[in-house]
Amino acid sequence: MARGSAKRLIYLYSCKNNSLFRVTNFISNRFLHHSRSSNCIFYPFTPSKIPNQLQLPPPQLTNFGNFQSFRFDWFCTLSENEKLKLDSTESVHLEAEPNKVDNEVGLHESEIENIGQEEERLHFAQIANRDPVEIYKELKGTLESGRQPLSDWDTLTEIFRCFCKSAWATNQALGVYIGASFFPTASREFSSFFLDKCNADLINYLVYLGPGVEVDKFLFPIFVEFCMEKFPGEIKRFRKVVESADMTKPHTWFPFARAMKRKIVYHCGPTNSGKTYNALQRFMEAKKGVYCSPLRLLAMEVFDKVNASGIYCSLVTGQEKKVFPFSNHVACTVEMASTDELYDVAVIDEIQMMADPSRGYAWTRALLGLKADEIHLCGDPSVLNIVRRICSDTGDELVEQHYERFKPLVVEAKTLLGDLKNVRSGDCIVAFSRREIFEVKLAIEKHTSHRCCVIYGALPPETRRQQATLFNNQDNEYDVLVASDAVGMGLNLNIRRIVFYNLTKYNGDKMVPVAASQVKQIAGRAGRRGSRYPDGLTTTLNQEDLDYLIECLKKPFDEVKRVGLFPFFEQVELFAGQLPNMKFTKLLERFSENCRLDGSYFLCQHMHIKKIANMLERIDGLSLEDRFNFCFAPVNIRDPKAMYHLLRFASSYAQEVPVNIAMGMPKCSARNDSELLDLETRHQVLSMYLWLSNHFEEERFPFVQKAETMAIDIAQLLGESLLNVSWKPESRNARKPKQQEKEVGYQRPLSLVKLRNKIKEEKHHNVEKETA
Ligand SMILES: Nc1ncnc2c1ncn2[C@@H]1O[C@H](COP(=O)(O)OP(=O)(O)OP(=O)(O)O)[C@@H](O)[C@H]1O
Ligand SMILES: [Mg+2]
Repeated sequence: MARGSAKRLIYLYSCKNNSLFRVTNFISNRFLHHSRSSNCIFYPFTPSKIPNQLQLPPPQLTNFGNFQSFRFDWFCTLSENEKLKLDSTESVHLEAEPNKVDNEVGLHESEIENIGQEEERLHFAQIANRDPVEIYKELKGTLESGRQPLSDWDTLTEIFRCFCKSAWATNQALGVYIGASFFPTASREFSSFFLDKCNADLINYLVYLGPGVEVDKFLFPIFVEFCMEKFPGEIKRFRKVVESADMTKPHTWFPFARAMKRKIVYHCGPTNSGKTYNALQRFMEAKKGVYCSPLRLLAMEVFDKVNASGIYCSLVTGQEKKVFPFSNHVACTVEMASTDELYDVAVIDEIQMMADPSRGYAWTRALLGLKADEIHLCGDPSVLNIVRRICSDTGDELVEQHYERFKPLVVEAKTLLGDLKNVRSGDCIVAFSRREIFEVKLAIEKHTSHRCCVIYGALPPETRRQQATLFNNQDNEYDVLVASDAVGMGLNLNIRRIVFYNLTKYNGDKMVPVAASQVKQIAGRAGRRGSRYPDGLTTTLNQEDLDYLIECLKKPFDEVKRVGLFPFFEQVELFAGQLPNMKFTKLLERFSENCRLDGSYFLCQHMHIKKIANMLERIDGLSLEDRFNFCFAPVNIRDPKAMYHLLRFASSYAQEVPVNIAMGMPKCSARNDSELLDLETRHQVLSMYLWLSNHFEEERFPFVQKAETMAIDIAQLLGESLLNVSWKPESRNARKPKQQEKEVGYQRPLSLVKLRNKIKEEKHHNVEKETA
């Protein structure tokens, strides 16, 4: 190798025999120039961050012999275009010869770095290119380092202080199974070792580099050699932890489904294009079928429709099981879909929900695990590419059927001019909070002759259905619907026009614009084929929101790059085995830190689960499996009353006493908003009781029948209450208003334009403040 040319060391980590190798040859050197800035190292993988591009196609994998997982930092430095190019035209050609050390990596002429002429730089370049194993051996063999000037000493201390805190090094260390929690200890010990032993040459070089990434990259391989020798037990233990949180290759979790040759039919298209209709035709023709719905309400709708057509169909949701003895068809919520049963045809509706940050895992599980000869997916095109990828992993045949809307959706440019008096029969006003929904209902009923039905998330499906029916039927005065985004999925309503009250939504932290995909989904409720209004219209209340609506409707569907996953209990249990005595909440945290996923998947958000797990920590006597299952109970974690009841249910369960409902029935429908909120909560608690009875031993929940009756009665009371609403809505978590909220009372959230302007103004203000 030419003197002065850059030399790089490439490390691969063998997962099989737990050792580190250097790579001898690069067949394709051109990959290297992307890493010019780095000194030498590439490490295998970081458990939670394996980018897409590292999924090597199977034939190339064989080139790697023992090596199973890789991380190449330089991939991250490529631009999107370059990544694509690499993906499509090149695979990574590496050859590694275990145990044969040859650290010289030849570079292409054009990539030879001009190290410079100065003596000092050449000398330092030689040090930079030294074999870290040799350096480590040399350090080990040294009894004591020479004396260093005080100024150098300060720099060295700073260098090692930075190394111990380096996010880059912490991250890289994961690749060789030095966990983030152990890294500070390991790096501190390494610092003492190094400073005790290093010679003048090394010191000069480190001081020349100064604290920073470059020095971290020089030290890191020496640090690895040190750790391999010093902490083999810790590395082995962490490796086991990481391996037990391995969520790569989720298609292998379902060996029975993999043994089948499944045909996947993707019904791909916009809203109101007949996707679900066509999939349901196949479902009804099949000898045995399952329909997986995103919502209880939609499962109920299919259950009714299929039974009405003369085909026996059962209903299974988390809360209820209506099983007909001779039925071969079942409509269920996607979470309840059985991956044990064999079906001829399965339908997974709203497949784009695979990308949902919290619930996505349920769709992914259904797609990977359903044992059906034919699986029909209905959804927009956003997950088409990822489904193609998954099918090539699973070996299933994929057939794509593309759809167009029956009739185009027309945007009304006039808007409602900010005045709810302009609503008309068949309108559905969409607002994004319960409070706004009632404000709108009250305003419309006060200022016009229209009456309004309401649909929002906290209402039981039975009440939502009753409200939908009231709105759909023509023989009553309820001709306007006021709804939240709960109306957005799959439902067929007699809506002529969707009017967006606003296009901003509270995301739990601040007001943000509603996502374009959601706007499309909601607007798509207008003008359904077969409804009273087959020509769909959409508009906004305020003129200033119209542009955003148009922008959203025009926008093509974004391609989803990753879909959700969540571990099964068995995986969490395996992981827990590596970390005995750890509290469940902590365990979940550690799992999410250490789990390995490949590029097509993300770990679903589990705030909800963590919050329940945290609350249940104070209960003794629950097994790990019980805790895990309780965490999925359908409860509004922001409703303290509902959370209290969940805690009570879990306590009784842990004490092995029959779980009581311990909640009375209100005598009449709600007379004010707090009574309405109370009814909503009571229904939720009953729904939770029923859910628990379906997910735990039923005999521990002996009041199922009573809970069912109460739930029906409360849904009825809620329906009656909604007809009489004439009061101002309250917030569920009644609390003292914050200072700025005090005197203004309720205000309609800012329109999008106003919101944008406000953000701009604030930014401008902050800049001014900073520059002042
Ligand atoms: N071939 C058909 N014959 C009669 N009615 C149909 C036909 N195709 C669809 N429909 C009706 O058109 C309406 C919309 O169809 P469908 O629910 O299948 O749309 P979709 O594409 O699934 O929409 P979304 O994305 O909103 O779920 C439904 O009421 C459905 O019954
Ligand atoms: Mg549909």
